Amino acid sequence: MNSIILKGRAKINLTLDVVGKRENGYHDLQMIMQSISLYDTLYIRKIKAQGVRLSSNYAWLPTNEKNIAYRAAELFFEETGIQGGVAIEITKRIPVGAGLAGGSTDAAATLIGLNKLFGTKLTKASLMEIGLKLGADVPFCILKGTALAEGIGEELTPLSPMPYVPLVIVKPPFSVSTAAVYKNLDYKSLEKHPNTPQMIKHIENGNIQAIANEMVNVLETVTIPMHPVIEEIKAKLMKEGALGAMMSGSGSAVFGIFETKEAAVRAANYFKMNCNYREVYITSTYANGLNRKDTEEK
Ligand SMILES: C[C@@](CO)(OP(=O)(O)O)[C@H](O)COP(=O)(O)OP(=O)(O)OC[C@H]1O[C@@H](n2ccc(N)nc2=O)[C@H](O)[C@@H]1O
Ligand SMILES: Nc1ncnc2c1ncn2[C@@H]1O[C@H](COP(=O)(O)OP(=O)(O)O)[C@@H](O)[C@H]1O
Repeated sequence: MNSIILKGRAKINLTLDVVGKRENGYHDLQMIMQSISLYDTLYIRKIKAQGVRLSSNYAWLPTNEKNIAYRAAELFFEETGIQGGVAIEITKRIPVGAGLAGGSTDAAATLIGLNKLFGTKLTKASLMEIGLKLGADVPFCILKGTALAEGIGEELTPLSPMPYVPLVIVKPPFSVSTAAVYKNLDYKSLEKHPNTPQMIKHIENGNIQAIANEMVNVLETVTIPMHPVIEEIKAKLMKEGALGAMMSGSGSAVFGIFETKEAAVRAANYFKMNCNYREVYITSTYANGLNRKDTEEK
């Protein structure tokens, strides 16, 4: 095998709670993560030269070690002792700095892809362990599906799949730095926390309206005062028929859960035509391993 094409799926957080802070500044979390159908494509091929070459459809995206997929490939070679070379072409569709794990999922796809390309047969668990060295969200992006994430985001418990729901994602024209949001969070003063066990029950029961009602993300208390337009987008999504709307991760993207694809399309059109937002996506939840394959080997 000389090349491979992979899909790196984005994620949303159905709940996000901060329950502690560690000495190294990282926060202890309890959150429910959900893969969505929106994806970046990675085309990875072996090259004769040693090392990593990276390119993407966004001219401004770093192509050196500042790109997390580049670092993932370097780390793979380091961990396996393989002296190889690869070219990675990323077609980005996931908005950047949006709280949708766009970078983390590219890193996850790179590790999965190189494991296949070089026949290293690392288990999913070992790939997730390597992934954690790159970022707290990377292990989930390797696992995919619906999961409870604890620790700093790496202690994952798979949950029963969230039912299929259409989603509309609106990303306002600015990005948010995850590090800055956590830095400005005083988790001890949080007044409202999600009820995570209750959310798990709603997911098990497949009750979409109950899931929508139960969504809470404590990072909104930091990001929304910085960018009040996020609250406006949430309100507009609800007015346009969403069953529930919330900011994903540390922001800036907001997602709305809809009952039907038609309702999602109507709401997305409203945002595109009346609000002048250019980054509006119609997508859906993604259940891991069900009928769809995220890799194509050549
Ligand atoms: C908020 C979340 C929710 O899913 O997602 P995003 O908004 O990034 O998508 C995650 O916790 C983000 O995960 P990820 O983006 O992989 O984080 P990392 O690169 O490891 O860390 C970025 C910065 O966030 C802070 N950080 C991250 C994770 C964590 N549990 N506590 C933290 O305090 C640290 O200051 C770190 O320097
Ligand atoms: N492959 C990549 N895709 C997207 N962003 C990347 C990538 N590699 C590095 N970055 C950098 O990571 C930052 C935010 O990444 P992203 O993962 O999109 O945000 P979030 O963690 O909010 O989902 C940006 O500053 C971007 O330049």
